[in-house]
Amino acid sequence: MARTFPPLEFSYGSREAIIYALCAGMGQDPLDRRELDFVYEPRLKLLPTLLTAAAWDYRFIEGSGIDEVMILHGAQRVTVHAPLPPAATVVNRFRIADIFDKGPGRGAVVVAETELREKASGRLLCTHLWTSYARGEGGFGGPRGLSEPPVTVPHREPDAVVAAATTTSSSTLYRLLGDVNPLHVDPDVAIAAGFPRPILHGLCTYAIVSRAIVAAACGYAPERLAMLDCRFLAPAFPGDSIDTEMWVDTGTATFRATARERGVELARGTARLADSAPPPAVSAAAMTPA
Ligand SMILES: CCCCCCC[C@@H](O)CC(=O)SCCNC(=O)CCNC(=O)[C@H](O)C(C)(C)COP(=O)(O)OP(=O)(O)OC[C@H]1O[C@@H](n2cnc3c(N)ncnc32)[C@H](O)[C@@H]1OP(=O)(O)O
Repeated sequence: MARTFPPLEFSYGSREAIIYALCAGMGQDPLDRRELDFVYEPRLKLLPTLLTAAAWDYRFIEGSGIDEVMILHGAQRVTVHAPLPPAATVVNRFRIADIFDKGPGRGAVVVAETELREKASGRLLCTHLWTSYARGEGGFGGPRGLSEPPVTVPHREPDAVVAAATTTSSSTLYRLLGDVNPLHVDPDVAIAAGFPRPILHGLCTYAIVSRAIVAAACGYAPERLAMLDCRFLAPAFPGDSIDTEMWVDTGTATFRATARERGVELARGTARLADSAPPPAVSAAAMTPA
């Protein structure tokens, strides 16, 4: 907890923004002009969660004693403070906020907070909360922390469903943005971690949810997404079709992402929307790429 980490710097521009939007499932329908805005330079819009891709930081694992093969991404929250510039160098300050002990034979939950500022202006762009779940590392004698179940979704039909087709090479594409964890591409590492094959980056699922919320709850206005909080419930595999169902209310959206073919719930969470008036819900059929 007392360990300090020197700030990290990274730069991004349209290339990173477009790869991120492609990983999020955008641009799959070549006739959809609203999505073209996120994958085509002349009128580029940026997904507000883009910086999660380059800002990953595993330095805390080195020397911690945690078996890095066994660590999974448990949850992610991005709070947006300012719209992302089209290109920037960003300074990322990282600290460990909490470590919880879920008991012998269970996991350790490591919560890290990062603050991301534009280098040139010093302006705070966003804060990220990263929750990692280190399987098998419980029982070290730390506090258990609150028992925080995932959010529940309303008992009614969703207001919108957004489909994203991942491909068997989605992880290979996503890692070009910075997160080179071999768990997502190397079958031997995946098997050592207890999976039959490489799993998708949690943050790629997060990108997919982010795109779904921006599309259907924000009417493709990325500046309306103020906060996105997502809990990862089960691993996604590259090639899964991921459906994000959402329930939109004034200023908020609750969502659930499911791997359609396997019928497995992958993630759940909430988004805060900047405007009070939600846009009209988009029907599932209208949002599902042909
Ligand atoms: C700084 C950034 C570092 C990022 C490191 C990650 C690097 C990435 O490259 C790796 C990835 O992307 S991995 C892919 C994405 N993530 C996943 O696929 C994980 C999916 N989730 C799971 O498998 C299980 O929920 C699982 C395994 C997470 C938990 O399942 P169970 O073992 O069944 O545990 P469960 O019984 O549900 O809970 C045990 C106790 O832990 C608490 N808890 C679980 N998930 C939590 C979470 N996300 N946040 C906070 N607390 C959490 C539970 O509440 C429970 O606590 P208690 O017993 O006190 O109630």
